[in-house]
Amino acid sequence: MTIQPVVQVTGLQQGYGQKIVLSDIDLTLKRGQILALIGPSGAGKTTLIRTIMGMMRPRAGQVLVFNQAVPDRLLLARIGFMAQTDALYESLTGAENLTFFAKMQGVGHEEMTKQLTYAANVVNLQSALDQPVKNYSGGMKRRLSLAIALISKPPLLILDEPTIGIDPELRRKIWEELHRLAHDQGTAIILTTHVMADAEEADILMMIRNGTAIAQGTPTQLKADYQTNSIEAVFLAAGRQQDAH
Ligand SMILES: Nc1ncnc2c1ncn2[C@@H]1O[C@H](COP(=O)(O)OP(=O)(O)OP(=O)(O)O)[C@@H](O)[C@H]1O
Repeated sequence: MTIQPVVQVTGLQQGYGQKIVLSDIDLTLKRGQILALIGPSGAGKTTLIRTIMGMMRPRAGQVLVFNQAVPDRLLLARIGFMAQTDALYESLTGAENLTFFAKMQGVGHEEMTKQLTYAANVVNLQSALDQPVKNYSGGMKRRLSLAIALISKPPLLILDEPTIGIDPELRRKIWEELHRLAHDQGTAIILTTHVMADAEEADILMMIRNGTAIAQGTPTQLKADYQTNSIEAVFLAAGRQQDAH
């Protein structure tokens, strides 16, 4: 029996109005893998994530999530999503926000306390859960958004810049949890980042520049292919190759 990939993108082209933002994107994400999309601001990372979520219909090509073509509303229950801009209820407390989104994602009454404690603990927000979100700092709001994405333990996590505004110690703890989810529970994870250190943590990297994938592979493989010992150097070399074409 062949195991279907969690996400399969083939020949994707995407854009806004007349503007083409992504071309010829192919990617396969399997159960238990962490994929980092890295690239400069405006490269098209969020657009790719939005397309995989089914928020934008592919202009050309195909996007399958759990073997279903997107958009498919039923898929949303299986995806934990952290958007780049926090969509939180400011007048509700952190705990109330978590409970609301957990219910929407089908977390049952009996699991609620356990899941809420788990998600708040991953992002160190336990002591702030009773405060209204309007009193939270920007970093606390990002952390709450990440906790919301994690709360139902979905089989696919899609995280848009999850480590922005997060201090190094907490960043380490979040990465440990993402590795545990992927490697112990088989969660498939896609995240975007500008930070090369985050890229090193992923199993697979897709470097996006000017809307195309300029390099793709495991961090070790990419460093070997470009004969360098840093992901940043791979990115710069792949960018130069793109400019030369
Ligand atoms: N709603 C929109 N309408 C028109 N153009 C858009 C829209 N959203 C994004 N774009 C354009 O699409 C391109 C890719 O944007 P996108 O947000 O996907 O980049 P990104 O790699 O996620 O950037 P960042 O790292 O800054 O979040 C940019 O040129 C951007 O201006």
